Amino acid sequence: MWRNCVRLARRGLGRGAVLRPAPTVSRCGVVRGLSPAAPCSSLWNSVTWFSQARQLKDYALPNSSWSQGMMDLYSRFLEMCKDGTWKRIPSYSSTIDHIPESLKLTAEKERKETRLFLRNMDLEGVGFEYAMFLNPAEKRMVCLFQPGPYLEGHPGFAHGGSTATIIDSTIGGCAIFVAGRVMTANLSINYRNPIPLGSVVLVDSKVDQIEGRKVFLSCQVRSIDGQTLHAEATALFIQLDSTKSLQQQQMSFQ
Ligand SMILES: CCCCCCCC/C=C\CCCCCCCC(=O)SCCNC(=O)CCNC(=O)[C@H](O)C(C)(C)COP(=O)(O)OP(=O)(O)OC[C@H]1O[C@@H](n2cnc3c(N)ncnc32)[C@H](O)[C@@H]1OP(=O)(O)O
Repeated sequence: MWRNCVRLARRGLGRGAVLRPAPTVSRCGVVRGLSPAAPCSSLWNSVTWFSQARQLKDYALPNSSWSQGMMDLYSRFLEMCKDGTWKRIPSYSSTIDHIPESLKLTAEKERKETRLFLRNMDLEGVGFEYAMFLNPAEKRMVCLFQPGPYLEGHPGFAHGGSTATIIDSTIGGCAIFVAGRVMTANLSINYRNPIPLGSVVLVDSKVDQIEGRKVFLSCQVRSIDGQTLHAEATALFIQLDSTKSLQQQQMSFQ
């Protein structure tokens, strides 16, 4: 099934939409109809969440805007999910949708018309095309990223703010895995080589140290052949009180 989808996807790349059997999401978030994905981790193994997930569009699945390089890298990581070392992370249009129903605060249960910044464009391929994979044992999150033409900074290259966004989200996803609700306190980026629009890069982040509520992480952004270092970053995330919403916490700051 997966091979058919890849062949269909390859044929469809650049020549309009590709008709593919719509993948379905099983109870534990395993995408059926695309590939033998990884068994789910306990973090995701909340039935409530997965039954809700069935109605959510997972944006981290291949679409006709993905280049051959993006498809190949995705297949490589999907292959590494088979023994459970890596887990594919679903990606929905709003941050709240990533939180299992059972872990949502009351204020978060009512859906609002907000969009995750990275998923704020409706057209495939023009903005952030990405898929994240988590390695729980290594406390490592990687993100396959293909910047679209609407992320331009210098002509033909990704805006530095779009690179900061994909780094913040990848590192943030990694921090969430080890510390739950977190916020970025500090993000420091060195830009080494510009990222051409339409190219594919690997954002590779890991947790370096945890001190109380402080989670220290680092990240490199490299070309898929590993030869070009585009950016490297360090970050500090602070764990939030998971029983209070951000608004409640801000009130306590005042
Ligand atoms: C399996 C996982 C799947 C995951 C889900 C799916 C994947 C991805 C899905 C969807 C993407 C989601 C992406 C999430 C990531 C996005 C994150 C953002 O963009 S966050 C927005 C930007 N950040 C802010 O707006 C924060 C604003 N700042 C604050 O709110 C506060 O300053 C806060 C909470 C950061 C800290 O405030 P306090 O009052 O709670 O804590 P205090 O006491 O001030 O600091 C605690 C300790 O940290 C140090 N600290 C704080 N800020 C520091 C800084 N900037 N530099 C150095 N140290 C700092 C302090 O010195 C203190 O250290 P001492 O305990 O005394 O040793």
